[in-house]
Amino acid sequence: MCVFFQEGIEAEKKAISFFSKLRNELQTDKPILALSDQQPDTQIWNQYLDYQKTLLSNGEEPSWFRSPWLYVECYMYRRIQEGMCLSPPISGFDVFEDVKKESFFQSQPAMLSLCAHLQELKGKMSGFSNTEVREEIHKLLQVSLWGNKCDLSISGGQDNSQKTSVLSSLEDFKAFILVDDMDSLWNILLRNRDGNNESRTRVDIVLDNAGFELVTDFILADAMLSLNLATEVHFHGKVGPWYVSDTTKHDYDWTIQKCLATNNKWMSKCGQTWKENLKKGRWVYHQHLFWTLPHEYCTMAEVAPDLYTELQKSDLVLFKGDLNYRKLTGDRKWDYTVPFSEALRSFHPAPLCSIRTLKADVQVGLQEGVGERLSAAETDWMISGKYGVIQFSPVV
Ligand SMILES: O=P(O)(O)OC[C@H]1O[C@](O)(CO)[C@@H](O)[C@@H]1O
Ligand SMILES: [Mn+2]
Repeated sequence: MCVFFQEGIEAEKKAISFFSKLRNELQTDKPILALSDQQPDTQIWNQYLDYQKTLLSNGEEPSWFRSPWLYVECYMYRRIQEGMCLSPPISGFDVFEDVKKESFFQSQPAMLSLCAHLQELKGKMSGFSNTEVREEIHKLLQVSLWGNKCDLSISGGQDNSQKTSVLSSLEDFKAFILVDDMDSLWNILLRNRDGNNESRTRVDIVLDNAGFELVTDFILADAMLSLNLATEVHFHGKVGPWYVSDTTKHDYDWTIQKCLATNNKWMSKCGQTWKENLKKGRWVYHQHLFWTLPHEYCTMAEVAPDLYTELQKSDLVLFKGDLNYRKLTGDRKWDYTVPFSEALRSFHPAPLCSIRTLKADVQVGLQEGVGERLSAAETDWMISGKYGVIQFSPVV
C-alpha cells in the first residue's frame, strides 16, 4: 500500500478515536480539559478555562453541564479543531466542508432567483427615486435576515437549505420581524447616496453561514455598492470550521467561484462582479481569531484591540446570525425590554445592527408585553428560527 495512503488512514483513525472520546466527555459531564495543540489561540482558550475556574467556588472544576452554554458550545467546536490539528497530515481538513457544499447546491434555485432579481434591479435603477431605493434595500435586508434560517448547526448538519424564492414571501414574513430598525440603517446609507462624489461609506458584514445565507449577504453587499449607498464593504469570516456552516475564507472564495462558473447567466454575472469587487478593493475580506473565541463582544477592545480599531473605521457594522447576537448580549437572561445598547455594555465600535433569526433564548429591546405574549402563545418562539430582528444600536 502507498505510504501516503496508509498515513492518511492512520490519521483518520486517530481523529475518529479523538472524537469518540470527546463525545463521551460531553455526554458524561466530564471536566473541561485544557487544549493540547499548539495553535495561535491555544493559550487564550486555556486562559479562558482558568478564568471559568475562578467563577466557581470551593475548587469546583468547570464541566460540560455546569459551565455557560455559550462557552461550552464554542469549546466543543474548538475541540473538534484540536482533534484535527493532532491528526497530521489531515490537520487542515474541514470536517464540515461536504455539508456546506451540499447545502449550497440544495439552495441553488432560490439563489438563482435572487441573482436574477439583482441583475434586473441593476438594469432599471438609474431612474430610481430615493423612495424606490429605500424599498429595494429594505427587501434585500429582509432576504439576508431570512437567509439566517439556513444554518446547519440548528439541524445537526441535516439539510436545512432554502427551497423556495424568499422574495415572494417577504410580505407574509413581515409579521415575524420583532424589531425592525431598517430605517436607522437607511438613514446612514442615504448619507452616501446624497453626499458628494468624494464621500466614503464603509459597511462591514460580520458573516455567519455559508450556503444560501452567504449568497444573500453578497446580494445585499452588491446592491449597497450599486445603489450608491456604500463605497466599500468589508466582510469578516472565520479562521476555521465553526458551528458547522460558518463561512471560512475557503467557503467565501469557493462560493464566488461556483457562482461565476455556473451555467446561468444571472448568477454567473453576479460571480463575475463579486470577483471584480474583490480585485478592485471595493470588497475586502478579513479574518480574525477573535470570532472563533468564546468571548463576549464587550471584551473585544481588551482581547482583540486591533479588531476593535478596525471596526471603528466602519460607518455601519452588520452582525449576521444568532451566535453573534448571543456574543453581543453575552447570552444573558436579560429582560425582554432592556435596550439593545444597554445589553451591548461597552461594545460600541461603530453604529451596528444585528440581523438574526431567533435560535437561542436571549432577546432584548422588545416593546413592553411582547415577549410575555409570545411566550404564552408559542413555547419555542425564541429557538425555532421563525422570528427575526433587524436591531440597530448607534454609537453611545
Ligand atoms: O448560525 P447562527 O445563526 O449563528 O446559529 C447558530 C445557533 O445554532 C445553535 O448552535 C443551535 O440552535 C445555537 O446555539 C446557535 O446560536
Ligand atoms: Mn452559524
